[in-house]
Amino acid sequence: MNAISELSYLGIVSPAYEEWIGYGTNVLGAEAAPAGPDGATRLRVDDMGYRIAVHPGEEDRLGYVGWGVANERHLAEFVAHLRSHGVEVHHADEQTIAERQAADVYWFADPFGIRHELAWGRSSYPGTFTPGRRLEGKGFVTGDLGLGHVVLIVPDIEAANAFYADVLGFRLSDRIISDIFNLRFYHCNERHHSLAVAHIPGMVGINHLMLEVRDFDDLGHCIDLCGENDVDILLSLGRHTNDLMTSIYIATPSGMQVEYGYGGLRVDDLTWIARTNHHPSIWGHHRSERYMTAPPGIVHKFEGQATR
Ligand SMILES: Cc1ccc(O)c(O)c1CC[C@@H]1C(=O)CC[C@]2(C)C(=O)CC[C@@H]12
Ligand SMILES: [Fe+2]
Repeated sequence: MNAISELSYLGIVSPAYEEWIGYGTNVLGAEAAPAGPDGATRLRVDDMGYRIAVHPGEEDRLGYVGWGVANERHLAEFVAHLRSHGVEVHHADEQTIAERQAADVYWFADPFGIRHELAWGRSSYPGTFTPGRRLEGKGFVTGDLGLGHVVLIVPDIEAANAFYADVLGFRLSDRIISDIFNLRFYHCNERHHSLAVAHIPGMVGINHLMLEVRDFDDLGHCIDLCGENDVDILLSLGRHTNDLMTSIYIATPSGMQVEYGYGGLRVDDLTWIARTNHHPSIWGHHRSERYMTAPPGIVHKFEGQATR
């Protein structure tokens, strides 16, 4: 089945949109791209025109998760597939398509009201990425693996699985289940997960965006730069059980978090078998004092029932 190929971009709305320029360049090592038509801060992490947009707005809000589809034919077939499953898919207007620097964009709301976009043919400028600060490895692991991953907070993980796996076609990588956690991880390419969902009753939103650096030292530099730039490290250096990523979780100017990681696992669909882990990490990822008072991402109360 023609389906989603990558996490292509992420859009949030935040009154702190201007802070993302310094944060994005000095701490993350992203490159500031020219602002969007609404003044949105745009960040590049590779040769794509931009990957992260932070739109001005009154309150922190998850704007949209942008998924990349291989080409126009796959997009048309995938939209038809979604509609045949009763998903209300909308064609984006000209202005939105131009803003996303895409050839074409469709969008729909998931059962919890999160806006997902489907795009093909986004603009790329090979050889132009210039990191905002020293990056030993010259950048991030993207390309065919997409931007990174997002972890969404959902109020009903069964309804989430029914939609993301059975309708959107994400393949289950594995689960993490303990007395306090219930998480599912999904892939759409060789990256271990481009999407994960964490069950938090009555809540919906985004917990983090993961960016993977090419060189381990760039994760080390990020730790140093968090200290120098007063950015809270919410979870200490640690290594995940499932994707074997070594990472830290850091605060952003907008409530959501960034997981800054190195060395994530690649999966091969021909041989991959979904497992259940009972711990999130092999070692580390210890909560800092600030973790306790920090928001669990950009989250809102979810009232009512999932719409599917
Ligand atoms: C467990 C795990 C494996 C790989 C990842 O890339 C990844 O982000 C995670 C999840 C981290 C984190 C956690 O384990 C505790 C519960 C958390 C805070 C959530 O509620 C969402 C993210 C979760
Ligand atoms: Fe993650």
